Amino acid sequence: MILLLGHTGYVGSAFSREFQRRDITFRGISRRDSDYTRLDPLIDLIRDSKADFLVNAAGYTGKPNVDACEIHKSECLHGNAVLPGTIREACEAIGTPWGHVSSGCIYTGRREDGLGFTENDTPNFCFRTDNCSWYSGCKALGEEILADSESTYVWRLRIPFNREDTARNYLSKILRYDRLLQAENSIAHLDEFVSACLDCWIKRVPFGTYNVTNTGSVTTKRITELIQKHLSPEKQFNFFADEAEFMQIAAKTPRSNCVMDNSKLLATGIPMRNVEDAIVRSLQGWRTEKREARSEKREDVV
Ligand SMILES: NC(=O)C1=CN([C@@H]2O[C@H](COP(=O)(O)OP(=O)(O)OC[C@H]3O[C@@H](n4cnc5c(N)ncnc54)[C@H](OP(=O)(O)O)[C@@H]3O)[C@@H](O)[C@H]2O)C=CC1
Ligand SMILES: Cc1cn([C@H]2C[C@H](O)[C@@H](COP(=O)(O)OP(=O)(O)O[C@H]3O[C@@H](C)C(=O)[C@@H](O)[C@H]3O)O2)c(=O)[nH]c1=O
Repeated sequence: MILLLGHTGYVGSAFSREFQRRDITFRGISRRDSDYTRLDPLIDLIRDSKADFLVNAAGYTGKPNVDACEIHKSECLHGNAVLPGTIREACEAIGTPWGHVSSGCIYTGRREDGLGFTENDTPNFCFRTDNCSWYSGCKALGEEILADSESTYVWRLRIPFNREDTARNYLSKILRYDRLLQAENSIAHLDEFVSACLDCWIKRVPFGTYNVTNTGSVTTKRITELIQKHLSPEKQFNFFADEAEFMQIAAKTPRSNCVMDNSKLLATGIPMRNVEDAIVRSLQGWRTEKREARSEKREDVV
């Protein structure tokens, strides 16, 4: 049995769907049912449920985006830095292995040698480098708190997308924003991400940190070309002149745009598609809200 914290959220819902699809017994927990942010109730919850694994998909991201974390600093710090430490303490008290959804947004750019960041690279978009958003700083603190944790997976997600047209989907955002920031990023197909995370546990790959992004990187410009080719030929996109204009007009805090290396995950035998293939399949199977009821098959993954 797997305990899933934060099942009401965007990422947590994707875990729920994946557990259901694979017929895996799980229990989704919301703070409304049980306050898993407090140590003692969490210990009781893990013990009473007899869970053999726990997934933490809870955290504070800010709505509609990370700009909101600049205002809701306390919630962000609690959800992303304190909560992982509480879960660690509870899981260690019971001896329950677990996985934590982190973010690749603790890096910016590429490594000095031009390659993507690996799990061994020290974050360069965090409070220690003093150049980051409040959100990224808190996510990096969360990872520091788990750094020497045994029996823990730290799964780094980045800028999720899939074929479901929703406000949180990166492809939907690109379709809707008035103006776009030209950037290069490693990003992750949400359903592929949760499947890979679950496989880490099912296949008992070694505990540790994994960059769970699709292989390679993609620029905003390239995504707009793919949208024009596969979804919306008439669609026109406007770009900010540069990051300074983006910051002046559309953002309160800098974004992490970065390239990540997922070869540690691939070496375990868990596949991640090439990022362009994953985007194209999502666009080809694109579902707006009205069409969602039609089919539950994940045609953009298989
Ligand atoms: N969405 C994204 O773009 C990315 C998300 N992530 C990470 O994935 C995790 C989940 O994100 P996502 O699903 O998008 O977020 P959502 O806001 O959609 O869901 C998060 C859930 O976490 C629970 N929660 C627990 N503590 C807090 C808190 N202090 N503030 C707010 N919510 C809290 C809530 O569930 P309840 O109250 O029911 O218990 C909430 O529904 C986060 O850790 C985030 O950093 C990483 C990379 C990208
Ligand atoms: C606001 C805005 C953003 N962008 C760009 C900046 C960035 O490259 C990309 C995403 O920025 P947003 O502000 O939409 O989303 P943001 O909240 O920065 O998204 C992040 O959320 C947290 C939870 C994460 O962990 C990240 O992986 C990432 O998904 O879109 C535009 O092009 N135009 C805009 O008007």
